[in-house]
Amino acid sequence: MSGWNCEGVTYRYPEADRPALRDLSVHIPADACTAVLGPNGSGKSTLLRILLGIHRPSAGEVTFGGRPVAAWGREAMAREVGVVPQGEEAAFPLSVRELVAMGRYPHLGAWRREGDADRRAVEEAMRRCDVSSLAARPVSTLSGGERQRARVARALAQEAPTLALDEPTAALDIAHEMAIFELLRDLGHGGRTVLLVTHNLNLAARYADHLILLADGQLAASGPPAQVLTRATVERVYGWPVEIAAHPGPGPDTGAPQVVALAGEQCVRMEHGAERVDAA
Ligand SMILES: Nc1ncnc2c1ncn2[C@@H]1O[C@H](COP(=O)(O)OP(=O)(O)OP(=O)(O)O)[C@@H](O)[C@H]1O
Repeated sequence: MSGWNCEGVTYRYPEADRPALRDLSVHIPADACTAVLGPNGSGKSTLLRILLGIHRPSAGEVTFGGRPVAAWGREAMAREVGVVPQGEEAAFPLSVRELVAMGRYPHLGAWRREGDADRRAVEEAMRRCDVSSLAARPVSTLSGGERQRARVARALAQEAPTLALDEPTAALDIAHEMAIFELLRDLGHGGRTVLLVTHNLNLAARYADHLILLADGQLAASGPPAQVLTRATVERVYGWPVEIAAHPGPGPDTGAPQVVALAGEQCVRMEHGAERVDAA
């Protein structure tokens, strides 16, 4: 499996007057954890949908595992990639266990009933996302963060070789957010391909092997965290003054770049991002 490859991809939503992605070329390596970063509206979710074949680019090529994404059937793609979309409402009432068990559908087909392997995968996914104690609760009664953990558990229960997650930790407290990032890193290092969209620059820098930073539908930078999260690049893309510190450790991520946002008065807004005004 060779991950995803995008060459010169442009995509415009039918109702939009400008493209959401413009001439974008990126590689998402297999067997690693990749985080897609960028300001609101920069095209992160659109990129995810292009990679999953939900949207077809108006120009450019997208391959997954060496084959054009358009050539993957819906079912084959669903078996290969566990997906956590950004926010979704359940169409009908489900318990947490039923929601997580939906991750097994690509294995069950139309007629096969849940077996021991399915039950084990569901229990293990619920345990790793800390929702076992919520198993019998209707999903509609969960808090935002609990629901988010149940959705990640559903993707995990699928045991797909690839995971694609759109802001999987957006509503999570610090402990659950750390646990999900550690889990995603371990899955990447354990031979899965993990792709996530996130606004958490600092956890992405610590736990992802590879970053893709988008700005206005184009690639601003990609590569290992220390190459992407430089002060000049972050200030240009986000239009806000920052310092870059090194994570103090201990742990394997000691030294990872950590973005510290400074006070806004140090930022003079310019047409193309921000310019720093340091105190004399
Ligand atoms: N269905 C749609 N129709 C028209 N324009 C859209 C549609 N969905 C997204 N867009 C536009 O495409 C651009 C990229 O949106 P996208 O959702 O990919 O951004 P994002 O980086 O994921 O943003 P966020 O961080 O806010 O979730 C934005 O300008 C957005 O307004």
